[in-house]
Amino acid sequence: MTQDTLDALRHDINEIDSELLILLAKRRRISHGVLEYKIANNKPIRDEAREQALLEKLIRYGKSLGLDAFYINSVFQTILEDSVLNQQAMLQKNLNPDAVGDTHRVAYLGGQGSYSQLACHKYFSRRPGKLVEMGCQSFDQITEQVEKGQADFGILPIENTSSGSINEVFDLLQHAQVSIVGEVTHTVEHCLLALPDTELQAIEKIYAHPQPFAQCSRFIQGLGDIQHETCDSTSSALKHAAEHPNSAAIGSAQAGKNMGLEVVKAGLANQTENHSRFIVVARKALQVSTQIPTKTSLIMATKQHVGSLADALMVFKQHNINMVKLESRPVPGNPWEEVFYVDLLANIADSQVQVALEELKDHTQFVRLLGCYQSESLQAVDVL
Ligand SMILES: O=C(O)C(=O)C[C@]1(C(=O)O)C=C[C@@H](O)C=C1
Repeated sequence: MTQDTLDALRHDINEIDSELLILLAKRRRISHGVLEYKIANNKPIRDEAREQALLEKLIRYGKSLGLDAFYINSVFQTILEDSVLNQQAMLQKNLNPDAVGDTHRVAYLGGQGSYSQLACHKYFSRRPGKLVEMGCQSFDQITEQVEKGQADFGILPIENTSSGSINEVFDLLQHAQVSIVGEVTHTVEHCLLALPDTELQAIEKIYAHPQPFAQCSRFIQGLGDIQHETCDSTSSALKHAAEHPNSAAIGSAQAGKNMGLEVVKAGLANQTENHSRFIVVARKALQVSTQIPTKTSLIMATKQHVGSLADALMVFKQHNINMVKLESRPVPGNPWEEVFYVDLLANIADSQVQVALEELKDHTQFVRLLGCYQSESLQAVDVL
């Protein structure tokens, strides 16, 4: 095959890809029309039966064209997720016209290339407006910027599928005067990044934020006695690696590229599926439509007697409320006292949930609502 033939084939592929994009944009516009119907008729945004029927039909048709089911499923699950999350974000904007302005000033940890920056881009890509990014040095600084009104939103990592809960953030939420208004999950692909042509054997020191160190602990242990230095953020780790030959940082491949670093080794995380969940905080709580999946997060301190936690949790069961997270943390300054963080699949606009929260007061020393927000952890329909 000649270079000319290759160029012609690539030209054809480019044309098809452009047509696909035009069709995807058209599909999105049409789904906005469906949203108008759902708003007017108070219908839930997600229609899993429709998704199931759609996917089954597409898989049948795709197979007749020689495409395999796995491929069709993965492409259309992505399209459907985008459609649902976009409709939900538009609905939320309609419901809170004053809270979501045209400019979003967002405080997050680190700078260029930090995982928090990637999560910020992902979350706000569905929320049109000018993004003003405010990289911060610490989690405290993020909530402080929001509390003072210098940032409209803050992004905080809360849990990771490899390293678990991020305790520092849970502790911060005990006192910060902010409300959780959203969540976003982001797939984190940790790579070992170093200056071009650095061999793994030549690396003497690794820089990383404590979280990537924890999430890649098995890989790090396997390296023997290489030096480690923890940094405030992934962006500062990348900077160190760029300034010091024979050193490396843990970060995403894209972030490394932006700093002139190359991937020495990819896929470092202990778990192959390494996802982080971030919460989005603001000064004021948002109203959440009852047409979308919603989470409510709260902190509570139970009474100091036998069975008090069980009694408190029974309240959720009795009101048919699904609890999806329970985390205990010590109270700073009060040894052996615990507070519990609870995530519920619930909307506080629902009267049943309000009754449950009132009843909860009988079984607790205090309950503090941290926020009620659109849940972005969508469960894909199962067709394969
Ligand atoms: O058909 C609908 O109800 C839509 O909102 C459109 C659509 C889609 O994009 O195809 C999106 C969300 C629903 O869960 C199902 C399908």
